[in-house]
Amino acid sequence: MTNLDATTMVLVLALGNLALCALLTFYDHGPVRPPALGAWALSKQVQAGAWTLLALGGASIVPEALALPGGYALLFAGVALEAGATFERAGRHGWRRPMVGAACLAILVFFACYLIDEQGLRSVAASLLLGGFYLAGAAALARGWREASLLQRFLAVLTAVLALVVAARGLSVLLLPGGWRWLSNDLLRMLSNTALYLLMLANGYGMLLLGREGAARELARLEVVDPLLDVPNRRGFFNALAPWMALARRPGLPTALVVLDLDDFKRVNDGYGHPAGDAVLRHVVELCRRQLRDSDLVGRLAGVEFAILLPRTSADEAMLVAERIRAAIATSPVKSERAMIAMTASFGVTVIRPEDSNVTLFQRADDALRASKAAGRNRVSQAAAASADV
Ligand SMILES: Nc1nc2c(ncn2[C@@H]2O[C@H](COP(=O)(O)OP(=O)(O)OP(=O)(O)O)[C@@H](O)[C@H]2O)c(=O)[nH]1
Repeated sequence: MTNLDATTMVLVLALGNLALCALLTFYDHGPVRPPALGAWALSKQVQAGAWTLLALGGASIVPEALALPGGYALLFAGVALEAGATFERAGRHGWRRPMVGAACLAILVFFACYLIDEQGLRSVAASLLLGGFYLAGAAALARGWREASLLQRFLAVLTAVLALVVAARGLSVLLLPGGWRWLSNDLLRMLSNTALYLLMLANGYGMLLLGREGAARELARLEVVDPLLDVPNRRGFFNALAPWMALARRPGLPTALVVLDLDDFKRVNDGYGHPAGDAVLRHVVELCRRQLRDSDLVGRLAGVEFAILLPRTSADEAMLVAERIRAAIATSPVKSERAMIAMTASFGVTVIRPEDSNVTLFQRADDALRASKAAGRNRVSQAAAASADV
């Protein structure tokens, strides 16, 4: 009965992994091509091959002497690849070498156990090694626990628990060959097979859902962040501005707004090409950041127009900050492939007034910016001061 269960389980794992591979293949060739699932999809293909070979061996279609070592070698390679893919997802890109080493070592250990003792030692090695690889995957999922979503945390815990169940079977065969009370080795074998099945399901659904979650998070981020410069875009900047607009209606230190527009930027694009223009934009943002406090905020309003929010800053202080940034831009040409690209920017400075709306605030700052442009560019102008501005 248990033998039949084990054979059926291997067949179910083979079919399950093959079905997942088919889904991934069609998913990857749909009309909207998702980002390649890469190493993880490959790990599933290798595991599907492994379980299929083991199932064919179990059904005596392929000689067992070939199916068992071949199937397990593929299986270790597949789960090592899967653990590696999970590390890759967690931002650890140096996973390849250690995982290839671990997979080779696992295959060698398994072959050694297989040669020493076909039955007992072999299943001890297989359970411990598989459990170890899945635990590594759980560790990768648990990285960045604080920022991780509930789904990711759940998957980390579930994978760890199931990996321990898989490994426990090997440990029990090794330490308690006769089982322990009601926990017989047959029961542990069944639990271990069920854990492997659940790991296939949990990892399959989990990785696809985590992928969707990541894509949704990136989409939400792109609504408020400029992808080229990684600073808030117009919407993101206005979102960040809102509480400071509200605070301006209460007595206290003012909040200043600086708008800046790069001068004659068309010349850069026309003369050096769009990529060089992009490099100049990144350089300008970096220069701004270096001149600002952590509490200040740079945003990209449109094209080559930027805004800087300076909380708790008077108009005079904001003029000094803007002047510092202007000087930094004017004296830090950007090295491109063909030349050093000199750049200047014009600035408009104002502070938020209690009666301001976004429209009146930016109108005033833009008027000051236009005055800088009209006066010959590469300069800072302050908006006409109201009596309350300090
Ligand atoms: N490389 C690059 N260029 C951009 C980007 N966004 C806008 N531009 C270019 O920036 C230039 C902006 O031109 P304008 O602001 O109208 O004028 P300007 O040439 O800067 O001249 P003034 O503002 O009058 O000093 C246009 O040529 C846009 O194509 C971008 O993301 N990358």
